[in-house]
Amino acid sequence: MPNRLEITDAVRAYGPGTGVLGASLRVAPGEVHALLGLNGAGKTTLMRAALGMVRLDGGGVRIGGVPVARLPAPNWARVGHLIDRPFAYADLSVRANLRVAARLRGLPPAAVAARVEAALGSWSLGRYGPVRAAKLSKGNRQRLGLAAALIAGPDLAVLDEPTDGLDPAGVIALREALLRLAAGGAGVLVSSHHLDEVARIADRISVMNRGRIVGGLEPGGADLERAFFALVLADDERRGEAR
Ligand SMILES: Nc1ncnc2c1ncn2[C@@H]1O[C@H](COP(=O)(O)OP(=O)(O)OP(=O)(O)O)[C@@H](O)[C@H]1O
Repeated sequence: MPNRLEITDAVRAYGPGTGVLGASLRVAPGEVHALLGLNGAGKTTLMRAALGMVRLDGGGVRIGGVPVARLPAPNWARVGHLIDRPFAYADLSVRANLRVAARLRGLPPAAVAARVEAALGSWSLGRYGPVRAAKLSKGNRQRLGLAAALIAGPDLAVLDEPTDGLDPAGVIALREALLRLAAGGAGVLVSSHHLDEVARIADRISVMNRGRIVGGLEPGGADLERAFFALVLADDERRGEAR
């Protein structure tokens, strides 16, 4: 089976030392791959590139083996993503937003109601079902965005800082959702600027610094923080010397 996502030598430069400057990574079926980096490392730009949202200056992206520029619509329906702010129709209720998300992702009409109720349950949004999205707290908006992105059980999920704004219960709901997805064969790429819960459940952790993947961390390894900063610092020193 092809990789769920394959990024090869991606370049999207926004200036000297800024943007994505040659990054490669793969997400295999059944794998949770965490992308860690400090603010400005290039994680969001790389994830946008993975989703065809920014044009690359060099390199390429394949989703399920197909170049992203040629990915047909039904394959896009099998990709769930949350980049930047969670998307929701402000004037629709939480339940209606989830219905729309399910239909947009190609779920058959007969399956929608049950899937929406299941999502409301797993993200503890049941009591907010009739509430307009505009009225939600930041954390619940994030839950809604995640529930919508993942409602159809995508083959590939690309989530940028998904723990942002989540309380501990939300983080646990996210962990369960990601593990469930991966257990079903999906690939998950998830970014974070700190070593949160998501990095701890990852099968693979890549560290990004100043536009490049500079190494990996042992998932579940002791003292991830120390190992992370050691990689970043070593890269900074190497590049400092190269200047
Ligand atoms: N459209 C753009 N135009 C110019 N510069 C940009 C643009 N998008 C991103 N950048 C710059 O590229 C660098 C990488 O940004 P990016 O958002 O990809 O990093 P990040 O690792 O996601 O950081 P954060 O954790 O802060 O979101 C930053 O210096 C940012 O200012």
